[in-house]
Amino acid sequence: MPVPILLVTGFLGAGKTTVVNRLLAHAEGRRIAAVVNDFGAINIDAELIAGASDGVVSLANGCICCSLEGDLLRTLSTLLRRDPKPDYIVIETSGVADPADIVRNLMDPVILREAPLETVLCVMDAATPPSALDDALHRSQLRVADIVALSKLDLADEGAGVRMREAIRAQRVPAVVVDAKHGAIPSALLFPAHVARAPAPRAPGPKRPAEDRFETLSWTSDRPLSLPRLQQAIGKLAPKLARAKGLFETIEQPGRQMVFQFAAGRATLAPGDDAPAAGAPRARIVFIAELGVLSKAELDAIMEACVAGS
Ligand SMILES: Nc1nc2c(ncn2[C@@H]2O[C@H](COP(=O)(O)OP(=O)(O)OP(=O)(O)O)[C@@H](O)[C@H]2O)c(=O)[nH]1
Repeated sequence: MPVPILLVTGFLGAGKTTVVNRLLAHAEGRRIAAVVNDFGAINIDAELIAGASDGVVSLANGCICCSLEGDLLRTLSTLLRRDPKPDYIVIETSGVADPADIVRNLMDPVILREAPLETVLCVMDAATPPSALDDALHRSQLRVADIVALSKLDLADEGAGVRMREAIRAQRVPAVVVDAKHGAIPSALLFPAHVARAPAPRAPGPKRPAEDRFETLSWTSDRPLSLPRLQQAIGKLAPKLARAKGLFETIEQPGRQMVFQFAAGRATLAPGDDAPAAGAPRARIVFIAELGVLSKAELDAIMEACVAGS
């Protein structure tokens, strides 16, 4: 039996991990393997994904649409040799990935026969300004989608969902558009019951390496962070950031791992489910910015001011 692949795409911070976590939590007995790609050197997403019934494979420090394409195919081959095989494979791309390139790679004859790409899901922040859909990366992520899931409707104003649906239609995207409140999407949409049919032909566009546009900067520390100082630091960095996420302890609550998220200009901090990983630095944060906008020296200077004793 072929193992269908669900490819989850969407811009930086759109809500992909939230969707993947939700569907893993509602696997209803299906054996699901998750492959997670973080653009940065530290794969925060793999730590934020809980409960993949068939394990989480983490691919970090590059993008599976460009520099890690071989790693993706090798990972899929390994998953397909598992006994028992997974029922489904979910691939979460990084937010800078051009899924057209991944779709092209998944057309590898062996992978196509054994693990056909069944569904491409694009997660889209409902509050994204419609004009942003003209951006080449957004367009590419939408164009290959079978389903577009509108996320963060709870944070957007009332008309956002309707506006976004119109903007998607204006891009002539043939996908089904659904609401995904806190990542919830009917699993029947994502995992069709019968997968014997051949996957629909897909037309990937021209190759556009994501790594030409964004860069990722990692910052780690062996000391906990001061929350008020972190707030100041993020205030300074925010105009330059496309995305940031991290795990760290704070001076205010030592021994407790906090999950930091910065997406679409909004920063959040929440207690993590897990204790800090043994041997890991006490603070690990990944920052993503357009190329040349933020230097490592500037980032380090701002972030070092957040740790105790500085
Ligand atoms: N309020 C609200 N927050 C959401 C929703 N979906 C996602 N978020 C939040 O948005 C932030 C980014 O979500 P992620 O799921 O990590 O986004 P992502 O697309 O995986 O991010 P990258 O992989 O870094 O591109 C997190 O703080 C989530 O908790 C939603 O429907 N409502």
